[in-house]
Amino acid sequence: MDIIFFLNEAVLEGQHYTWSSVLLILIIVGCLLSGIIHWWQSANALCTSIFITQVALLIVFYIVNVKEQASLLMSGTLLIWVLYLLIESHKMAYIDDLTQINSRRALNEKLLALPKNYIVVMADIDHFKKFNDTYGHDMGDSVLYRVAQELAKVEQGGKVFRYGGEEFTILFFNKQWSDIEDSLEHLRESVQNMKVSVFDVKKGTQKNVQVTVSMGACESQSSTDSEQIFKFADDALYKAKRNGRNRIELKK
Ligand SMILES: Nc1nc2c(ncn2[C@@H]2O[C@H](COP(=O)(O)OP(=O)(O)OP(=O)(O)O)[C@@H](O)[C@H]2O)c(=O)[nH]1
Repeated sequence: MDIIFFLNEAVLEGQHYTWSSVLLILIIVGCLLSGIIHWWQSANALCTSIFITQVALLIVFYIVNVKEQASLLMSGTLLIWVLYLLIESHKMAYIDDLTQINSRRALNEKLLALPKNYIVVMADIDHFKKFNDTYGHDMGDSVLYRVAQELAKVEQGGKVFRYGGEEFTILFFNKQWSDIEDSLEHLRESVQNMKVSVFDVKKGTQKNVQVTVSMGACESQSSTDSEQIFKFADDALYKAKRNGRNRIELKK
């Protein structure tokens, strides 16, 4: 039995999916093709063309009367499509489409099983309305993606979710404020240091602009009610905004 791998990697610049791969595995028994397994990172035109190729092969097998091969290929294809639909529906529910980080639904599920000690951090991009108004909604989307990806690098076991709009939630389990304070500062700085290049309409050239986030945090000791903890973290976030933005406040 021979197994042949084809790896096709394409970079989709300017899109939220930074890369897309397709792996084709042709399983050849003797000199007969007995199955095709394919895997992809994100559904796109390439996947469609692979599916069409499979269907075409299926038809060819029937025409040349290699029924055994055709039925094997058909079962393989059906199995792959069922798996694909399962993976995609899971992704649609739990991964935010724009930012590719955990969705609000994923956050809601995490909140159903909170440990005794946890910390909620709410993070919000500063002056984002002005950014959208100045550089356009598409550029705003791209900044949202980049900020989310930067926040997702959080250390100390933090988990990042898109809460909604330009707001994110970071959850830390079984940590004290003193354990995570430095990591959050580091995260805030890394967003501030991101190189964001925008088009200056007046000058007709590219220029770099700074994007910052404000954060508000609350430890679980402040209340037995998780909704209240979120409210306190939100209050701390608005304190950070009032105190000049690009800073972190902890609910005392
Ligand atoms: N591009 C883009 N913009 C979004 C998205 N979701 C929310 N926004 C925008 O985010 C902006 C939020 O604006 P505000 O709530 O006024 O806050 P802000 O301008 O960031 O000001 P501060 O929070 O006070 O610093 C609004 O203009 C929304 O349209 C999105 O998915 N994409």
